[in-house]
Amino acid sequence: MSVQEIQHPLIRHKLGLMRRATESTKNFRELAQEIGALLTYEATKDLPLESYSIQGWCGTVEVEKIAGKKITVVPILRAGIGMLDGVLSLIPGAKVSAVGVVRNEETLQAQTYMEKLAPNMGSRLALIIDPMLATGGSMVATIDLLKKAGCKEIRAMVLVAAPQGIAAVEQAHPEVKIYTASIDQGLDSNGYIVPGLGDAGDRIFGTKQKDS
Ligand SMILES: O=P(O)(O)OC[C@H]1O[C@H](OP(=O)(O)OP(=O)(O)O)[C@H](O)[C@@H]1O
Ligand SMILES: O=c1cc[nH]c(=O)[nH]1
Ligand SMILES: [Mg+2]
Repeated sequence: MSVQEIQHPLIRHKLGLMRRATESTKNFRELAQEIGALLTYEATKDLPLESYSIQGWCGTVEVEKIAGKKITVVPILRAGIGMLDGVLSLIPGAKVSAVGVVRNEETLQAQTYMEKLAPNMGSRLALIIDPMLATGGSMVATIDLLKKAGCKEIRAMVLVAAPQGIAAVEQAHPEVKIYTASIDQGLDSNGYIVPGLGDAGDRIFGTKQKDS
């Protein structure tokens, strides 16, 4: 596996804003989409191209298009939806394969509760999106599910990754490339990434309970 921590100044700046505990839901949401788009730019840098000819304004011109596999974007519900529009702003024609996985906050075990995949998964490059890679349980469960559906090429984009989550993916699925805005220090005793972002789903959807 390879993991790439993207050093682009725009990503570093936007992630810094997201880490502020008082950042509004509106801003947090917008920043997640924006970093989602910037990570997409990096994660698609090596896609193969093929040439073809068109009639331009002054005659025939050779242009290029992305060759090979079609892309399906795979948001891990619910928090992955928070990056989806950003990703689709750069790959507007991509099919979306939604996978519902929730982490049991007591046991930290991932539970899959829904899947609605695009057809012909075996002929697609799957781009998984989720803001948080913590223990890695949710990501590993999603990759397991995609492979069962026939997927052979899988990449993952996460806003923040813990070393434990990276190691878990590497052990279970060593060929999957991970693109992240930050490799953070680790996990706290509740399995939350430190310094992390807190509960990304709650911050994106505005569902954080005031007394928790
Ligand atoms: O690496 P892990 O230890 O599995 O933790 C990471 C997962 O936890 C969060 O989702 P959560 O289960 O809170 O669901 P939500 O998106 O519905 O909030 C996050 O969005 C990841 O999917
Ligand atoms: O830090 C974490 C870990 C799991 N899920 C989150 O939303 N944040
Ligand atoms: Mg959550």
